[in-house]
Amino acid sequence: MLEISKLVKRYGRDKPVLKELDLTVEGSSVVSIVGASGAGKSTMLRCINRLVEPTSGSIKLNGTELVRLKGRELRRTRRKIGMVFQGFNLIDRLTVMENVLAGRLGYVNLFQAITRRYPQSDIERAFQLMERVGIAHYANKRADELSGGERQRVGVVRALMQEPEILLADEPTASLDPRTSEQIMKLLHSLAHELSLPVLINIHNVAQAKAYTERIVGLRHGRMIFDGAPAGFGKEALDAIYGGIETAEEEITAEPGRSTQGVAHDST
Ligand SMILES: Nc1ncnc2c1ncn2[C@@H]1O[C@H](COP(=O)(O)OP(=O)(O)OP(=O)(O)O)[C@@H](O)[C@H]1O
Repeated sequence: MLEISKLVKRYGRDKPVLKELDLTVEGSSVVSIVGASGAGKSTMLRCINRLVEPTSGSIKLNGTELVRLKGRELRRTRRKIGMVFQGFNLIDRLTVMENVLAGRLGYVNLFQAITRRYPQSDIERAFQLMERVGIAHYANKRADELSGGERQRVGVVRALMQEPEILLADEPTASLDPRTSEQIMKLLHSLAHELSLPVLINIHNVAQAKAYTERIVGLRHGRMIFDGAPAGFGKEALDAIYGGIETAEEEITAEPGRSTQGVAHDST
């Protein structure tokens, strides 16, 4: 279970970007975080895995307070937090298998890491997961020979190799075409349930958030102003989150399977 309470993040002397944010995520639910550019979505995810240092507040993962962890303890806990990135963050010159096994770096010793001698059980798990997401036949291909959707599958498998207790995805579909985006969203949704894993997804596309996640959290200027099921996310929520902010309408409301059809007036 993830329990965020009164989370504040201020960069330098600027105004806080996150203002006493509270969020609890239980079980294997898939939660999308929506909000205009600058609302604080990435900052929130990065506070959870401590890529960004929270200013104050508490973040507990299955009872462990993440905010005060340092050094070795932080490294050990961080491996329980899988992260999927918009730009995939793969090492292009390495093979798919090598990229996937990088997810085990937090578990193997330095010698194993440098010589890339991973335990057989890691290699078996890597194949199982690659098969699950349909990339096992690319195991020996260089990462830069894959399409965007395939590269993101590698990113997902690498994160799962960490045996995470939570998966964070920061705009995982923003670099992909609409159809491939949907496939990745469906995949994240299925994996969450198969592996009993909570998944938090930062996403600009509200229609995809509604279609592929069970709960939507809406941020505006670092405050949560919507938290509920997709069925309750209608025009009112959309206006509250994006009202008065310049955002390309089709970017946030494109329906899955179509590119520009709006759902802004759909209150179901
Ligand atoms: N390292 C940093 N130093 C200073 N300010 C930052 C830093 N990172 C983010 N910010 C600021 O914090 C605010 C929130 O940024 P953040 O990236 O969390 O928003 P976001 O909702 O994820 O936006 P986007 O959808 O564009 O990714 C912005 O005003 C941004 O300029």
